Amino acid sequence: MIMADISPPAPYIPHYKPNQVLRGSGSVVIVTGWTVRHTVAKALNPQDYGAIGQLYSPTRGISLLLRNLLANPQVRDLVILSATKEDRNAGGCQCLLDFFTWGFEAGFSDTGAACWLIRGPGEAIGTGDTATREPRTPDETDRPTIRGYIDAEIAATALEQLRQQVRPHGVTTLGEAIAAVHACNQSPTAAPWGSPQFFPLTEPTPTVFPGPRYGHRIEGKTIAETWVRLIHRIKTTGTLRPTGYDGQWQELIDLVAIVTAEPEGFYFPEPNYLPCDRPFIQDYIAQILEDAPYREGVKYTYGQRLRSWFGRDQIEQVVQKLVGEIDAASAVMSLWDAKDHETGGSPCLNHIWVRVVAGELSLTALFRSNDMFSAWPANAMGLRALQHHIRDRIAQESDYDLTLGPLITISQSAHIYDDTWDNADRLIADQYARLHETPDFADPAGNFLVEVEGAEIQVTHTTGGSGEVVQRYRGKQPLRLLRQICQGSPMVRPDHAGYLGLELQKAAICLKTGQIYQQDRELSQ
Ligand SMILES: O=c1ccn([C@H]2C[C@H](O)[C@@H](COP(=O)(O)O)O2)c(=O)[nH]1
Repeated sequence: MIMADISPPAPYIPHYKPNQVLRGSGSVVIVTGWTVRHTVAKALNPQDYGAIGQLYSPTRGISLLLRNLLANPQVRDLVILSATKEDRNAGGCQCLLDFFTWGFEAGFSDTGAACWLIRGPGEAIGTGDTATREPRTPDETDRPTIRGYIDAEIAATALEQLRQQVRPHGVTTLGEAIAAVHACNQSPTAAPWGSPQFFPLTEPTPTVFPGPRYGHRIEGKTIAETWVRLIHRIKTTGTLRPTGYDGQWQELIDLVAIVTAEPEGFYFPEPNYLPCDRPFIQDYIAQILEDAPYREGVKYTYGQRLRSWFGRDQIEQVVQKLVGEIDAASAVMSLWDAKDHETGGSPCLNHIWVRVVAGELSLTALFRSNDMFSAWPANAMGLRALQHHIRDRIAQESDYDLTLGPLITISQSAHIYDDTWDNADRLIADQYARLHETPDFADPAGNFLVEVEGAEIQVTHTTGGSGEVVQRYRGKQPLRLLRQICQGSPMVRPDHAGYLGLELQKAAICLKTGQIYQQDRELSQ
C-alpha cells in the first residue's frame, strides 16, 4: 500500500531576491506576472502556497526564479498567471511557459556573454538534450519567439531536471489561478525531486552599452571636440572584434563625423590631448595635397593618388568642375584603384566628395577602415586642409568667394585598437564630461513652446533661428504628446526630449490643479 506523505513540505527559502517574494507554508509556487502579488495572496491561505512572486519581463527574473526552484526541490507545481495587457506586451510569463514547453539552447546575451536562450515555437525542436515535451500547435508557430535568458552558470542538466520535475500551469485570470492552486493541493505532498542545487552567481558588468552597430552620427565644432565624442561613442557602444593583427578592436560601422567650425590654422587644445601636433600636421598635409613619384615597394600617398595615379590631377578636376558648374553633384575624387585588391596595403581613404550649397563648400571623405584613436585627428586635419585648398583655388579661378562648410568623414570600420583602450578611457574621463559643462540649448531640430490653452496642452514647434511655426500638437496626455513630438521630429536631441517630457508633465499637472503653467518655471508647491 502506498502511503501519502502527510508531513508538511519543507519551507520555501527564496535565496535570490527574498524581499520580492511572499512566503507561505505550502509547496505551490505562484508567478503572478504584472498582477500585484498581494492581490493573489489575499485570495489564498498561507498554507496554500510556498511562495508568490511577480515576473515582469523575460530578461532578468526568469533566471533568478529558476535558481530559487532548483534550491527548493520540494516545489512540484508552478502556477503562472498572465492576466494583463502588460503581461502580453512584456512576454515574461509566456517565456517561462516556453522554457517548459520548448526548452533552451546555448547562445549569447546582447553584450556577447554566453547564456542559455529560451526557445520559442518558431525554432527548430527536438534536437540535442533539450527535446521538447509537446508538439507545436499550428497557431503557436505563428507567434514570434520571446527572447528569454538564463544564466550560463546554471548546469543544463539541472535545467532539464526542472523541466521534467516541475509542472507548469498557465492561467489567464485570478479565478483560474486560485482554482489551479487548490487543484495542485489536492494531490498528496510528494517527496522532493532531488537535493537543493546552487550555482555561482556572477553579476556581469558589461563594458559595452547597447546601441546600434551601424550608422552613428557625431557632430562637434572642432576636430578635437568631435574626436572626443567619437572616441566616447565607439568606446561605449562599439562591438568587440578580433583585428587582422592579433588583437582586438572596438568597432562601429559607418560612423559619420561632422565638424562644423574648425578654425583656419586648426584648433589644438592646451595642453594638447590630441595624438598629433602642429609639426606633424604640416608634414601630413603635404602628403595629401602634393604629388609624390611612384616608387616600387614604397607605400602610396593620398597626394599621389589624387594628383597623378590615374593619369590626371583629380583635385584640379574638381576645382574646374565647380568653377564651371557650382551646383555640380559630381565633384568626386577617387583614391581606390580596382587593382588594390591584388596588391594589399590599399588606401584607407577611398573617396572624396565636394559640394557647394548656399555659398558654402562642404567636403565629405569616405574611409574603408579608420583607426579613430591614433589616425582620425590627423586624417581630419589633412582633409580640412584639402577643403581649404579647393575653396581657395575656386576663388582664384572664379568670382566665387565661398565660405568653408562642414568637414564630414564617413568611416566604414571605425575602430579603436586594444593597445589604446587605456588612453581612450583616460581621454573620456578627462575630456568628455567637460564638453557638457555648459549646456547647449540650440537643438538643430528646433524649439518647442509649451502652453496650456483652454483645457488642453499646446506645443508649438518652431525653427531655431527666426522662430517660424512648423507644427502644432494639442492634447491632454503628456506621454501621448511626447510620443507624437518624437515621432514627428525623431532627430530631436535626447536631452531636449527629456526636458520636454518634464515640461509636458508640469503642464498636465497645471491642467488638473488649475495652477498657471509657464514654461521653464517651477510649479508652486
Ligand atoms: O589614413 C589612414 C591610414 C590608415 N589608417 C588605419 C586604419 C587601419 O586601422 C589601418 C590600416 O590597416 P589595413 O586596413 O590596411 O589592414 O590603419 C587610418 O585610420 N587612416
